Amino acid sequence: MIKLKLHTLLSHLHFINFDNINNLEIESIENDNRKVVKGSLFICIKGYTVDGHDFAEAAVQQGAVAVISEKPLSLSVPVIVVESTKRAMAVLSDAFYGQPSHKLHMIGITGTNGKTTTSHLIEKILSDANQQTGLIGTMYTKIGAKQLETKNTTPESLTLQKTFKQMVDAGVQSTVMEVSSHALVEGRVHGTDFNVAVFTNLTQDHLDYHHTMDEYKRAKSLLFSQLGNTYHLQKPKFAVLNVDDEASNMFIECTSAHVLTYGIDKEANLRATHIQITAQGTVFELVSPFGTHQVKMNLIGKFSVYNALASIAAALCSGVSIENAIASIAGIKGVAGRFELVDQGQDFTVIVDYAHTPDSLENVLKTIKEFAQNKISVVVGCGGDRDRTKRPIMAKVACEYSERPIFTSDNPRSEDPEKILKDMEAGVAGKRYEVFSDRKEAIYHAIETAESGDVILVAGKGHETYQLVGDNVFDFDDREIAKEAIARLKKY
Ligand SMILES: CC(=O)N[C@H]1[C@@H](OP(=O)(O)OP(=O)(O)OC[C@H]2O[C@@H](n3ccc(=O)[nH]c3=O)[C@H](O)[C@@H]2O)O[C@H](CO)[C@@H](O)[C@@H]1O[C@H](C)C(=O)N[C@@H](C)C(=O)N[C@H](CCC(=O)O)C(=O)O
Ligand SMILES: Nc1ncnc2c1ncn2[C@@H]1O[C@H](COP(=O)(O)OP(=O)(O)OP(=O)(O)O)[C@@H](O)[C@H]1O
Ligand SMILES: N[C@H](CCC[C@H](N)C(=O)O)C(=O)O
Ligand SMILES: [Mg+2]
Repeated sequence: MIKLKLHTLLSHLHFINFDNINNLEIESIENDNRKVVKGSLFICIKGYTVDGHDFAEAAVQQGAVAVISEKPLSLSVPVIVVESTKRAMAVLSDAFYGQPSHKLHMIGITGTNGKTTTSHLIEKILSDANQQTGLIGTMYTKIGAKQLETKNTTPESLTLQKTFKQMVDAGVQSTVMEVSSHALVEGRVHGTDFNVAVFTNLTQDHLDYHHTMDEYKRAKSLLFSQLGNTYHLQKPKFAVLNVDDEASNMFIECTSAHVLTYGIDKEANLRATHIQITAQGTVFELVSPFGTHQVKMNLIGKFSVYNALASIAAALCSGVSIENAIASIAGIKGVAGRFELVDQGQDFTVIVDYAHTPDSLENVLKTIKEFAQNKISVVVGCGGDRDRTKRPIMAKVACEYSERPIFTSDNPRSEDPEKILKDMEAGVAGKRYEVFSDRKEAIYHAIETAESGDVILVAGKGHETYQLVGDNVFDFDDREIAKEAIARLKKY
């Protein structure tokens, strides 16, 4: 239990007048009035949906002893007015929890695709090297073996700093986390002291939020510019960059950290050559300052080679030898919902994958094309209330790389599923495709009509175990539905 004099805490905010708080002590920081307890400091956040300032009074009634606000509020407790409460929340959370990220070896991963996969690869390498690890990302937060649910890929600063503190208390030494572009723009990682920042790639997604690819690139660049501008021999900072993606040029410019590059097509510090991809796995030669090593892994496809290179580079920046990193990669079976096979003994292949961007869909389909012996079917939809401009492009990719594209729904959220499907269809006029707005029907149809040697890709939801329709959260797991459909064939 932390107890801190509010005066001491607020000294971390400079040029703020807080003479009116006397000897107050605070026992927690909250930005949601529903979590406030006696002794809390309540921070009002102006959100995209509601304004936290409107809940300040309720927070005080529940026991908040002081409030941080962006405007004067007439309350019975001290109100400290700051210019940006989001910024203040990052500063105060870091201070309240004792700057926990400084006590951890912090690895942050940004990029459009591959963050979850790469974070799991790095975590495996580090835990094989006997480091106590923590992980924060799309699927969950892990503190050692304990898993906690996450709402966002990268939580806001208060939750994040609290999580780091829990990690420190649990003996975690290294934390691997996905850093979304939203998080960088929203300042969710302000104050997080990263040691290693990894970039996977930049392709189209999230234009509903960032508007242009340039803005999106600028958002990603923040992870690299925020690494700092000092050199410490004992605590060096590293930027791990994919040279085959031109965005890396900008990131090299905006970071003063040591740069370690990786790539396939261009010259790099860590370069993969002689890549052989089969349905069972991938083999390549890794050329690095440590010599040439053969890497064998169960992960499939060129995109998996990039993820492996990024992970090995991050491991090198974390004190693991190249040999040990390669051995760990060899031991990885896969990451849930990423190119995950549904194998019930059927004579066709079913793959569930989280591809929900044009680039990831294209990569996965190209990889399948390399080993498919018969037709490729793809069941794919596009999320509602998310980047609409990617819908026709994803449909086009599906038609280009598969013989049997089947369009369906993927978390329509507040949108009309039929309207989302129309947006997809706008990209494929004159092409052959089928439409089943009910995702279960779409998967059943693909499986019922499969022939021997076919490959069916069920794309977009990966590890997800729900379908979001309106405000409802329905149980839905592509892997389970596919198993059900295969069982109904009564042959297996
Ligand atoms: C657009 C966006 O980033 N929204 C995030 C934001 O929500 P918001 O601004 O709508 O919050 P709000 O509901 O208006 O609430 C404002 C304030 O009032 C407070 N409040 C609210 C209600 C109440 O009764 N009492 C109260 O005190 C809230 O605690 C909050 O402090 O703050 C929430 C809490 O931190 C986030 O969960 C939420 O992410 C939503 C769910 C979301 O979908 N975000 C996406 C766009 C996102 O961030 N995605 C990225 C990338 C994913 C990837 O591709 O990997 C991610 O990192 O997840
Ligand atoms: N390096 C890569 N380049 C391109 N596509 C990739 C790469 N790695 C994985 N993919 C594809 O992208 C999908 C999502 O991968 P992953 O979950 O690792 O990415 P992510 O960046 O965490 O995504 P999100 O931002 O949605 O959490 C995978 O299922 C696969 O189809
Ligand atoms: N992290 C991704 C998840 C997309 C997954 C897909 N199933 C969808 O709902 O669009 C996003 O926020 O865009
Ligand atoms: Mg992710």
